[in-house]
Amino acid sequence: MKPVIVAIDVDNQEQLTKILSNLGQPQDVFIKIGMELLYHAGPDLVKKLAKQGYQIFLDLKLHDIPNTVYQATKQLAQLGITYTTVHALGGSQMIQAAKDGLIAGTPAGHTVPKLLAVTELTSISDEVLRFEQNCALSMSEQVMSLAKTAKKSGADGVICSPLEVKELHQKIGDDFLYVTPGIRPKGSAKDDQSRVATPAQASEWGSTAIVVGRPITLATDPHAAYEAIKKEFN
Ligand SMILES: O=c1ccn([C@@H]2O[C@H](COP(=O)(O)O)[C@@H](O)[C@H]2O)c(=O)[nH]1
Repeated sequence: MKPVIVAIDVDNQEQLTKILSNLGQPQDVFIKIGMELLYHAGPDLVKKLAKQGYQIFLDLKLHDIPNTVYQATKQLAQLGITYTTVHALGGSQMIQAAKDGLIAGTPAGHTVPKLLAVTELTSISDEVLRFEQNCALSMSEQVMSLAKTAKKSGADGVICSPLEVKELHQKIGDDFLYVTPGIRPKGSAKDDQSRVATPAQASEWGSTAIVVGRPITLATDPHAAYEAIKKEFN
């Protein structure tokens, strides 16, 4: 079963508990914790959820000088997480430092968390890429370029839109993780996302895992929404 990673973008324990109660047994559930919840509750909550059996994608999108990122990922590696993120725009040395920090910080006998490099955020449109980031490449060229840098620098995969995954598989290979947010079931609101696709499209184009937040957490029936998205993706 390919993972549907649920983004728990909340800032309090009560909402967290309520969402988790809709998802199932911890061992069967993959959640994404981002800045909002981490800054509210701290790393002990991450450790606690990992101990309960949840697989955790800790999405902090680090982007700093290599030494700072190394020291940060060395700490993150001690939390029992499965995935974490850096921005690929931080460059090859920073990505390599992030990976080294994860390896150095992982306690003996434990699995090193996988490092995912964010290419272009799924909220970024072609227009923003061209006129605000002043990038001369098309979106697909820019994502490809960042993914190549990520792979050669030791990342285990990338974060991108499902729209880019098919070409990435062809040119970067199948031995790399393609984790895709920007998922919107047919008929649901785009919110602040730009490069979106349905769970079925993400599956068809080869996403390794999808990340889904509001279409599940804000649904009238979050359990039914989660089950429907799992079914559509698998
Ligand atoms: O490019 C990116 C990188 C990360 N995200 C994160 O995924 C979820 C998506 O939430 P939705 O409510 O399904 O839009 C969110 O936590 C983002 O921080 C992303 O959307 N795009």
